[in-house]
Amino acid sequence: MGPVDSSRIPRYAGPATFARLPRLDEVGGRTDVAVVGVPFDTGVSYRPGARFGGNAIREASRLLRPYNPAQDASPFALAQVADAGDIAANPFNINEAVETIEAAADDLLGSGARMMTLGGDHTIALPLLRSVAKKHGPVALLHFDAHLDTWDTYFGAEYTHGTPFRRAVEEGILDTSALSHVGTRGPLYGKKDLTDDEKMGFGIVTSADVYRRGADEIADQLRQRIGDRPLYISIDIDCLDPAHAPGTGTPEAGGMTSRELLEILRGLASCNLVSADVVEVAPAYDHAEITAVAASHTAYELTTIMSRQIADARG
Ligand SMILES: N=C(N)NCCCC(=O)O
Ligand SMILES: [Zn+2]
Ligand SMILES: [Zn+2]
Repeated sequence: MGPVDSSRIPRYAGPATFARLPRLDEVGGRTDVAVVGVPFDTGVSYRPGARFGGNAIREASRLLRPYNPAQDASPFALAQVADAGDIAANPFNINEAVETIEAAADDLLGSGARMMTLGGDHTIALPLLRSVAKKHGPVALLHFDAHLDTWDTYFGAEYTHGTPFRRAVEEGILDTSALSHVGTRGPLYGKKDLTDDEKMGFGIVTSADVYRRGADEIADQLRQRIGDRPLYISIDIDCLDPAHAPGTGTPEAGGMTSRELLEILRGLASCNLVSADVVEVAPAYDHAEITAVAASHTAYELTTIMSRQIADARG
């Protein structure tokens, strides 16, 4: 079952699901790719508001069309893609929220679906990775972000949007031979942030590297590092320059363009993408849906990669 036909029903009509796709209950409760929202932002260190990100992305995704020329694929015809609604994470208790997200992800992945998660702040990547690792073992991670998100604690708190990937390395749920940050930039607390990060196994492609070397060369390098390992892609929308994504909680100047991000993703189409997230969209700081549109197209490329692989595996 595919999306609503926008040549017959105006695309601005009716409640928003991602890309006007059916809800999970409308496809009998099973899907190949589940688009799921996680309206949670209790882990942020600066501007709040990413709890509204998932629905902003859904609204902006009304304009997506069914054929993706950049990947020569119709993602919603190749596989069932459905909107699985939101995970009801407790906004007053981060530990409980992390448990709830992990349990909901266990259910979706257990049903055979891959997840395309719409955040929420970056805290949510930890329970999602835990669940993915239960199914696939330690996964390769491609992390697009201005920030490292491998810091240790804030105010003594372990689960925050600046710390998910340090926790994930500590828990042994990442394949430390294939970890990369892309789009990194901006001031740090000290040089130790970088040496700690390197010890955890991460390689860094800065936003300046992307600008200097170009999207194709970067995608080639990343593809070689990832190989055929199960891959999780986590995209903090603040990997983009604030000109391309003003609607986010911790913006940093000098970021990638949305074109660069989309082109790098297209260059990874042959990777074994098991699940992905797009996080940190905070619509209160957005203008004309600039950020939400970029995020919706990002999720569309990721969904296309997953759908193509599902169709290829079926033969
Ligand atoms: N994950 C995001 N977006 N930001 C982390 C920033 C952590 C800090 O305030 O230093
Ligand atoms: Zn960030
Ligand atoms: Zn982040």
